[in-house]
Amino acid sequence: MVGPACAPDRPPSAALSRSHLNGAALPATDQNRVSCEGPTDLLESYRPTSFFLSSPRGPLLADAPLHRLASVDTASAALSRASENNVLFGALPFDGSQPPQLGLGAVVRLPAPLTVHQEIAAPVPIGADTSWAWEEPDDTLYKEAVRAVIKRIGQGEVDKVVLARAIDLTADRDIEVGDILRALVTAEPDAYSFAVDLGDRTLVGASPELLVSVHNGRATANPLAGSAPRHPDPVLDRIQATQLLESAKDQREHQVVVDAVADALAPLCRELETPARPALSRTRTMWHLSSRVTAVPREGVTALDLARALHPTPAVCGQPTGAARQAIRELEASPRGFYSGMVGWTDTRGDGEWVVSIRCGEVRGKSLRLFAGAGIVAGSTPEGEAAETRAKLRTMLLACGAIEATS
Ligand SMILES: C=C(O[C@H]1C=CC=C(C(=O)O)[C@@H]1O)C(=O)O
Repeated sequence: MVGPACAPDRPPSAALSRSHLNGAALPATDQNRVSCEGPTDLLESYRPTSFFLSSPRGPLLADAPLHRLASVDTASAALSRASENNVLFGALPFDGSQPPQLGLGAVVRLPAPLTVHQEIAAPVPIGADTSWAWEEPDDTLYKEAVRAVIKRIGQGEVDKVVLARAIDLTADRDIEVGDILRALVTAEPDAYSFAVDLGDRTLVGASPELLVSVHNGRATANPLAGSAPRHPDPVLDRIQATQLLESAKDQREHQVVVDAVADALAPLCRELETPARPALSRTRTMWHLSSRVTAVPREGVTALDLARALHPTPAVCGQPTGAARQAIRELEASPRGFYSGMVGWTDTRGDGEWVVSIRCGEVRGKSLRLFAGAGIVAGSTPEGEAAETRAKLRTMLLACGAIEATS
């Protein structure tokens, strides 16, 4: 069970729909899906063993402990035998070096975006009383790896590689994942904030990137690639965005991902539509080039089927996939674990949402390992990519209070 505040399949309280759902009444059709009682919100029901994912469509919370299932096929088979209100939820790592973390059971889903109470939201970072020890990322090794990728691109071995780096932080007390989650939901209301119990550690983050969702018979993927850091000055911020939109290098980096997404969806879908050119999307720390790809899944194709066909897109791996994977194995200093995998859920109808697990970290006791990567293509520079990954790390550094918004 999720806890005293929320339980599936009973009508939601008026207090919840007014205070926590942006003042919007819950749609009548979804009223049997969730019940929350008392002056609390879904985040307050989060426990270290829970699975949580916020989304523009509404948050999902599950409290069944996740099981290490031998394979996603086992999990899919279990879902196909499950009763109607069951949902398969969890996380898949970047590669097969670790088993997936998946659970199956009843969940609480709210049918509108979560907004955190203003009075709760005000102090965004977690405990001002937590102090962090961490070393500023050393760019030297990362730049060396970027140079090695640029060389491989020049030699025609690969077109694009997403190269990641990690930094380690230590808190002076056990880290409260719920606090980081609340800070992320508050600071990144348009992102997919998540926390997944991995057994010995917890994956927590706020991804801006929807790998794929299926809803009302339509699939949507929202690949992001091509980035620029936000600027605190609004005029300079706009200039950064405009330059990104016009950058030939970033357009190339983006198009590689859109083409791969379309190719992966095509055999499983009909009526595939891709935009002619990318739009801009933003997080608190980054601008991105963004494309919304839509399609109609063929009969029997689930959100999880589509997510597996898509993963890893060149937004986290590269192109061609095999050569990019090889470069990642050889050149990255830290194993990725669940960073750049996927987090999400699929229900018995095949609906679901899977997001790319980026802008995240793994919490273990007092330790937090954060990850960020950047797509390297012809025209990339070691300095530019090092700066981009530093900027991406700020999402999590801000959320845990290790840096301040003005720094
Ligand atoms: C791999 C990451 O971002 C991806 C998503 C958006 C933009 C990206 C880029 O511009 O390189 C990356 O492909 C990350 O944040 O760790």
